[in-house]
Order: sequence, then C-alpha cells, then structure tokens
Amino acid sequence: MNIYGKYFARYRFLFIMAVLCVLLEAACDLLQPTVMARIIDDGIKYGSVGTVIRYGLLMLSVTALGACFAAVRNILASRVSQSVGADLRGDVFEKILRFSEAGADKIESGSLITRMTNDTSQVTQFVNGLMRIYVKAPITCAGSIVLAVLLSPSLSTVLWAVVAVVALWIVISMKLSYVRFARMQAAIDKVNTVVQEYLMGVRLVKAFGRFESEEERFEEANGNLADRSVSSQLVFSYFSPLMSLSVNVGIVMILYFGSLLFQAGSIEVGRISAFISYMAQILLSLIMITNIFNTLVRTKASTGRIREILDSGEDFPADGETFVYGEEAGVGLEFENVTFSYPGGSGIPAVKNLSFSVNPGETLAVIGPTGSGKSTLAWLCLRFYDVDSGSIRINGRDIRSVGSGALRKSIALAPQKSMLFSGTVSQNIAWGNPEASPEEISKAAKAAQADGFINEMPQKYESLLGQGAINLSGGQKQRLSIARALVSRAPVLILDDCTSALDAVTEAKVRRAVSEESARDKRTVILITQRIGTAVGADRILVLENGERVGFGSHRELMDSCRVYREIYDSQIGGDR
Ligand SMILES: Nc1ncnc2c1ncn2[C@@H]1O[C@H](COP(=O)(O)OP(=O)(O)OP(=O)(O)O)[C@@H](O)[C@H]1O
Repeated sequence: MNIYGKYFARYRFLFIMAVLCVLLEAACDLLQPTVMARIIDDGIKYGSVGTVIRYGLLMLSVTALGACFAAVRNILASRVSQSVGADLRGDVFEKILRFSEAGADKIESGSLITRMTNDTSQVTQFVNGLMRIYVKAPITCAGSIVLAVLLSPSLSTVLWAVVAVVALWIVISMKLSYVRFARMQAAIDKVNTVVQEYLMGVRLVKAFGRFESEEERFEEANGNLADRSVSSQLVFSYFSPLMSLSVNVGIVMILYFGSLLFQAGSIEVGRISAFISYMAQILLSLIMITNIFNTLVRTKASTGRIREILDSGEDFPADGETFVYGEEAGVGLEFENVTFSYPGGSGIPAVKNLSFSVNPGETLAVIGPTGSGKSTLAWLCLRFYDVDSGSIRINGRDIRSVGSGALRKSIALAPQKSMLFSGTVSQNIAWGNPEASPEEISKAAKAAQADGFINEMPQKYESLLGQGAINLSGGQKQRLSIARALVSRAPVLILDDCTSALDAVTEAKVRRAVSEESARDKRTVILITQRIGTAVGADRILVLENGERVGFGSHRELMDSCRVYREIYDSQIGGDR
C-alpha cells in the first residue's frame, strides 16, 4: 500500500491529530468499567452514597471527555479521508489521461470507471476507518485484555483461550473473503461495461429490437454481481456469530469460575462485573477487528486494481525536444521501413516494411481496402504507438526524439469517428486551438463547409451541442471535426476518412477548400480515404494492402502500374479511364 505514502505525508498533521483523539477516546472507554467496579465495591457494598456520587461524577466526566474526542476525530477523519479520496481520484484520472494507447487498450472503460469510483471509495472508507475504529478497536481490545488481567490474573486464562479461538476465526475469514471480494469487483466492472455499451449503442439496440437480449445481458451481469456480493458478505455472516458464541461461552465460564473465586473470598463482585464488561468490550472490538480485516482485504484488492492503472505505461513525455516544422531542412513526413503490430493483437503486422515521404505543401492520399492499415498509419504519426522497427521522421527528425507536445502541435487529426464534446459549437471548434479568434473559427468552419448549417442554428456559433453532439447529423459532426483540425494551424493535417458521411458535392467543396488553404500555408495533408474520387486530386497516392505498400505515385502512374488501385477504381468508377 506504499502508493498511499504521499497522501499520508500531505495530511499527516490532521491524521496524527485524529489518531491522538482516538487514543484518548479509547482510554476514556477503558476507564469506565474500572470506575464502575469502584462504585460497586467501594460505594454500593459499604452503602457510601458520597463514594457513589464521587465516582459517578468521575464516570460522567470521563464519558463526556470521550464524546468530545469522538466528535473531533469524526470531523478530522472525514476531512482527511475525503481529501485523500479526491486526490487519489484526481491522480487516477490524470494517469488515465496520460495512458499510452497500449495501456488504454488493456483495461475496458467500464472497469476504469469502477476503479475510479468504487475502488477509490473503498480506499476513502479505509482511510476514514484508520482514524476511527481501526485504531480504536485494537487499542480497546489490547487495553481491555491488560486491565482484565490486572483485575484478575486467575480468570484471565479463560480470556486467553477466547482470544486464541477468535484470532483463528479472523484469519480463516480473511483468507476466504479476499478472493470473493476480488470477484465481486470484477462483477461490478461487467455491470458497468454492459450499461456503458448499451448507452453508447442505444439507437442501434432500438433499431435492431435487441431490448430483450440487452436485458438478458444486463440481468446476467447484475445477477452475477448480486451472487458474488452475497458470497463475499456470507463469510462475515458465518464468522460473526461464531465469534459472538466463542466470547459468550467465555463470559459464562468467567461467571462460573468467578462465583467459585467469590465463594473462596478471593474476588469481589464489582471486579467480576468489570471483568465481564472488559470481556464485552473485547468481543465488540474483535468483531470490529474482523470488520477491519474485511475492509483491509477489500482495500488490498482495490489497491491492486488502482495500482494497475497507476503503474501502466504512460504516453511519452510532453516536454521533450521541440522543433518548428518547415524551418529545418528535411522532408515533411517520412516513413522508412516501418513495421508495427498492435500490442496484444493477432501478431500479424498492421503495417509492414512501409516507406514513403510527403513534402510540406503536398497532399498525399492513402487508399486501400478495409483493414489495410490506413488508420494505423495516422496513429503511428501521432506516436500513439511506437513502431516495432524502422522510423518515422517529421521534418527530418525521428518522432521518438521530440516531445509529445511539439509532435502533436505539428499534427492535427480529424478522426474517422467524429467525437465532439458537450459545449457550444465555437467551443468545439476552438478545442483545436483555444487561442483562435472568432474570425479564425468562422474561417475554419467555412472551409469545412460547416458555416452554413451553423448559421441556421438558433444561437449560431453559440448554440449548445448535447452530449456526443446528439443534436447533429453524422455529416455535420464530421464537418465540425474537420473545422476543429483546420483551426489548429498544425503544419500536418490528417483527415482519416472523415468525409464518409458527406454527399459528393459537399465533400468536393471541403476537399477543394482544404487543398487551397493547405497549399497557401505550406501544410502537408494526409487524406485517408476509401473513395477513389477523393484520392484522384491528391499530389501523390499511397496504396496499401494488408499493411504493405503496393503502389505510390500519381493517379495516372498508379492506373498503369498498380493492380489494387485499378481494382478500386474499376469497382467505384467503372471502365472509363
Ligand atoms: N487497437 C487495435 N488492436 C489490435 N489490432 C488492431 C487495433 N486497431 C486496428 N487493428 C488491426 O490492424 C489492422 C489495420 O487496421 P486499420 O484500422 O489501420 O485499418 P484501415 O485500413 O484504417 O481500415 P478501415 O478502412 O476499415 O478503417 C486491422 O487488421 C485491424 O484489425
């Protein structure tokens, strides 16, 4: 659990104060049976009302003091635990933001949500408990044992036997509950994943009338979660009565042996009563200690899951070398013998021995059948993944030698699946460049052919988009996504099949505007597409098949030399060459 060291350091003063309060509160609790014994043995036994009142007042003062310490530690414990929880959630979220793509691929998003919420709450609860019962229970238990032994060494043999038996129950229950709790957390992951998938595909579910199967899927996950939760709680349900029984057997034995000692005149009634009070306190603290171990076991499982996030690979650092694209000698963008397979994928390279180059101001179209590695090429340029062999150079520099900040400022991406955020239209476009002026935003929107429909919206550029831009059509989302990439002023622009939802006329207009702007600004444009009509106007065309380069050149050259290109052309345009 050393990942929590820094949080402890941050809040150590409040933490220590809270623990101090708990210690004093436990001391007050421990004093009470001894004072009570005095009331019985020194006051009631001799009919001394003054002694009863004196010890009675002492007992009240001790109780009031204990209550004050309890109130202060409650406030401190809540403050510290909630702050630690918030810090931990913040760190986990920050880590998720900086995940390498390979790391992000490994953990399902449903599970990430469970880890960010349930698992961090588990830790928060544990930290809170640390400043409450987790310190108090062992101290009350140990203190009660010591005071009981001091009260009557002869009765304490029974006490040791009870403690040994209960300790055994605690160890067994801990072993059983660890596995069950880990299974329960995995079941929560599953429920979250099912709900998340349903919410993402709700229209598809309606369109295909798949409500019943979705309901079944949810019921299965939900039932599984309920079963596993019950199974993890059952452990405590079995062991808690066992512990009560063990301690109560001990109390009956104390009463029996106590009565024998009383008859022999070696113990007084008040002491037997105090001894039993200590036994009751021991029972209570042992039940709490079992609870503590249960929580400890759960927190250990949650810590493992949080650690998996905190320890997973990070994206490469933002603050590496910087460079200004176009100001240095070297080709704009260059792939040299690049081979890459997805980590955890089939092992078959998504890109194989790929080489090509494209200069500033040029437009390169990348075309090829589905699954041929076109999008992978975009991810590699942005260094979401590192190549297995070969190198990618931007402006003559290997992209592994520059910081992610500089690299990603140089490349703007309009992805295949447009993703917009809740907020206004202009906020969404300016997401590509927070410093963009309203004129720049409108210019980018015009080039992306989005200005027309934006002006028809009630608040124009200040119109609100719902979550996932639900109130826009697919083509409108794509145009905003292109505008966002254009406004970034990045010298390399990658349009990854992001005009597929546009009609041919609008697409041609977008292409023309992007080409004109890019030629003027000496921008390099990579146009990933499935449409031959989109590729034809590019300066050069790269043809991919199964991750390999099977053609590179102008439309004319490829029509003469590349079978795959000709096949794509024939399938889309027909025989007219
Ligand atoms: N995250 C991933 N993990 C494992 N394999 C992947 C991943 N993403 C893509 N692939 C595989 O890599 C290969 C190339 O995929 P890629 O998305 O680059 O193809 P594409 O040419 O862009 O396809 P499309 O035209 O359908 O978008 C495919 O075989 C695909 O299954």
